Amino acid sequence: MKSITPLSFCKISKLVGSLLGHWQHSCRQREFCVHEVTMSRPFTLFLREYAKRQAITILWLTLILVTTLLLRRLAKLLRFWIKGNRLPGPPLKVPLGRFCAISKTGCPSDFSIYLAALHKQYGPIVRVWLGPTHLLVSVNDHEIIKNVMALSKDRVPATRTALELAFGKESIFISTYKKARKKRFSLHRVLNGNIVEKLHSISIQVCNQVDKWTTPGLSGMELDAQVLSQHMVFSVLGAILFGDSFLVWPSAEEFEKLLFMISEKVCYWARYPVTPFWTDGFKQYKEMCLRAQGLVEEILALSRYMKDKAGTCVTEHKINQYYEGISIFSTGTETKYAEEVWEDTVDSMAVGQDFEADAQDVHENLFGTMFHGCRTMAVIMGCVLTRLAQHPEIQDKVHAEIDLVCGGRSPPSTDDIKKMKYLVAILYESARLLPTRHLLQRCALDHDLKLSPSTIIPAGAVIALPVKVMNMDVQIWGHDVHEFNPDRFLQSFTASDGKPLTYKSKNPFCNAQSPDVPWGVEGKRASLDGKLSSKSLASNPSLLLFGGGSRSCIGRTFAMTEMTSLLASLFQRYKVEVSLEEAPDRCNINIMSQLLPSSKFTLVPRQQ
Ligand code: HEM
Repeated sequence: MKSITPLSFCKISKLVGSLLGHWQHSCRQREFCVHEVTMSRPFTLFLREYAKRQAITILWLTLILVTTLLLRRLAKLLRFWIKGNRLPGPPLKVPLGRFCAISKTGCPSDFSIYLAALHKQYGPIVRVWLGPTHLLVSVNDHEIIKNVMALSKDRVPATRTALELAFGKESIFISTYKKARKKRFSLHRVLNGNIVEKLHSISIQVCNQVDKWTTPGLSGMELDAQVLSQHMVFSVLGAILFGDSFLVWPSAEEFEKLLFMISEKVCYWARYPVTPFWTDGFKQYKEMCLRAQGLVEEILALSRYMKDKAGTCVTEHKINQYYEGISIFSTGTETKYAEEVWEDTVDSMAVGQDFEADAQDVHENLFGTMFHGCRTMAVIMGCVLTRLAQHPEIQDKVHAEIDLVCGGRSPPSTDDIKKMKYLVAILYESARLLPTRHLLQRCALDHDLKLSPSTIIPAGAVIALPVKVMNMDVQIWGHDVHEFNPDRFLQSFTASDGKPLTYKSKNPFCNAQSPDVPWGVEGKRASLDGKLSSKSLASNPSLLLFGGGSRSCIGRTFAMTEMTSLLASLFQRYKVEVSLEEAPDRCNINIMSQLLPSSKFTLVPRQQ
């Protein structure tokens, strides 16, 4: 057996010592861990408890917030109901059923008839509940209407996809006043700027095109009043907004077709509370809108090119060169062109530094303006042509006025146009009988409308101004309200021997100070005085043709000048005659909607 040497003893004791040290260290470590575990459990529990309480607090706060909001909304709704119910009108359930029936027919004149009946029963202000949160207030007193137009600037913003597709989200026509204000101002400057001469010359240019239909062989050809007027107003408005190249633009025909097709469809699709994206009809409508926007870009690009490369004279040859030589439409640069054209075309629309519009906005607003302007003017012009074909005696007066004013000058000058009051009266009378809008809409979104201490229209209620009802009011227009009588817009006068003519107002709303008529009693002609103006015609508060107040039509002067110029140039050369095959039965005219039985007529050159 080996003896333990002092050296090995030393080694063993070192080893034992290190083992002991190691054991002690691991024990200390374990002790520490145990200690840590016993310390962290309440902390985690505390954290968990804390998070739970926080979540509950947040939930409570959310609940309180939502309840407060709901209560506030409910209180607002209650106030809305209380204020709404203070206004006279039928109880809630009756109009609801009635409205559903009306919206099914989709006919605005039905609703006008309904409102007219309510006004008879309840007076000049009537409220109709269209739903628990939808209140419509109709007003048919012209003094109150003036007040409403002055006080309420908004329209209920349209959120329907069908409208947005056609006009864009920010269109001037469907926005609140805050959004529309700057655009109104800019468009007003463009339309009422120095364009009267241009407008007049383009109108004459367009009227010359009608000659194509009256060349020998085609003379006496049956035309459609609506189609002819539509084409004329489309060409003039297009040339004003997009420049001369519009008149020779190869895609103009397609654009015209699309514009009027969209105008027929837009109301139909906007009636759906939930847009039926899945239907083929809606898909087609969407494609039409997109194509129309594409065409707006195309014409803007073309005008830009013509302005830069071809100077001011636009010829078909140059247009062809443009389409053949520069395929900008396939290179995707059209947007750039369009944006530049926007700057040029609508530069003057920019109000100071704060008006910034992107290309999309411009396209949509140009399309909206074309849409609204063409539709309204085409309807009125079409009616004038049809009515004059039906009333040859009135047409004779028009011819006489044109001959008298123009004195053989051909075509009529801009000064001549300003003197044609009888023609203007015809335009107003046609629009009175068949207004372009049956109802005007107003709304005060953020404040109640206090019309008198006892009459308060709550904020958010839709205020309807029933144009059709006003236009057919016997109290305002007399017992011949259903007759086509342009003289009602003019004042009759009698001349006593050698003395100046004295004027009598036929219409209680006409301003007796500014008569301006070439026709006297017994058809005697009065001398035409250049100082006289048509203000009395246009300022008749009962005729809501162009609306009024801060949302009135910006194109009023433009439209009247364009329509008078076109009609004067046309009637200087032609007579319109009722198409023999479809002679309209005058008794058949629908009393309320005044739908004309036939719009077919023939153009016969006048012998001068
Ligand atoms: C005979 C032709 C026209 C008629 C009967 C007509 C009628 C109207 C009516 C009733 C309104 C609504 C007014 C209101 O709510 O108080 C309106 C608005 C408007 N019109 Fe015309 N209009 C005609 C032509 C034009 C033309 C040619 C243009 C432009 C080129 C035009 C531009 C506008 C604009 C921009 C608005 C919207 C104003 C806004 O909402 O603030 N109108 N028009």
